[in-house]
Amino acid sequence: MGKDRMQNGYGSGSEPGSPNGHHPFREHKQASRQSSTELFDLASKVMLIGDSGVGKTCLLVRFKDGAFLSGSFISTVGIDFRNKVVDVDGTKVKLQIWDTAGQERFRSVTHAYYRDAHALLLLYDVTNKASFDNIRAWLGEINEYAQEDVVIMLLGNKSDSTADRVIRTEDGEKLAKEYSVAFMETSAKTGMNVDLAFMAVARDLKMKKTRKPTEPKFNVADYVNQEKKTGGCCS
Ligand SMILES: Nc1nc2c(ncn2[C@@H]2O[C@H](COP(=O)(O)OP(=O)(O)OP(=O)(O)O)[C@@H](O)[C@H]2O)c(=O)[nH]1
Repeated sequence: MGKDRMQNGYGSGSEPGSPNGHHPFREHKQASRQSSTELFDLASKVMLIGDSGVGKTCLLVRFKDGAFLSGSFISTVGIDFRNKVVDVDGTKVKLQIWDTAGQERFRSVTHAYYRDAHALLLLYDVTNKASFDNIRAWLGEINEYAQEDVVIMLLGNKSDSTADRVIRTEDGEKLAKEYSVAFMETSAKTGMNVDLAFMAVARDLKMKKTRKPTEPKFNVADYVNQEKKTGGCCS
């Protein structure tokens, strides 16, 4: 991961997707078929964004490896990515997940990657009010740098930390409603709703690519509302 890496983050994956204006999915798909044994039908670029320390790397590690990085916190340097292929009703969707540094000094590096993202997982920490207050600024950056139809999911992470919580679930719900984005609380520690966040993105891509004109549109916010778990327990 880019916790101690240089800012291009190319150390951990086999196919660095650069923000170069080329069609990202096609490039990555071909690269993957050459360099990996895991085949896929569709590919989606997902970015994890939010203040430093909200748990972006931990969320990715939980999803990718099923583990929790506890102990001393090492900030991500620049940007890095990991791939995971998931199955959505028989369709293999490759998620290329970019973990960005939350620290202000890396913003100009990460902005360049927003443009070809299919989905953005925007995290705050339910025990950190500043990280929640900064969500409006993050949404402003998304508005400026991402595609108009990007899927945005607001995630209130560290929901297991009940004693330290300062942001209520209702506050997150209200903000998400105001900006018409999907919302749920997650815990990289227990795993609560972590798979769901990524699977909802994969499902959204599949529906966009395969939905017939006569079928209703897939609404990612409605989907997570139906599927999400609430409270402090497990995934
Ligand atoms: N209790 C609890 N702690 C968490 C959770 N997720 C992350 N943490 C802790 O929060 C700290 C920061 O986590 P990171 O994943 O490194 O945060 P980040 O958002 O990647 O930070 P930057 O790389 O600086 O942007 C670490 O000490 C983690 O152990 C969670 O769900 N619950």
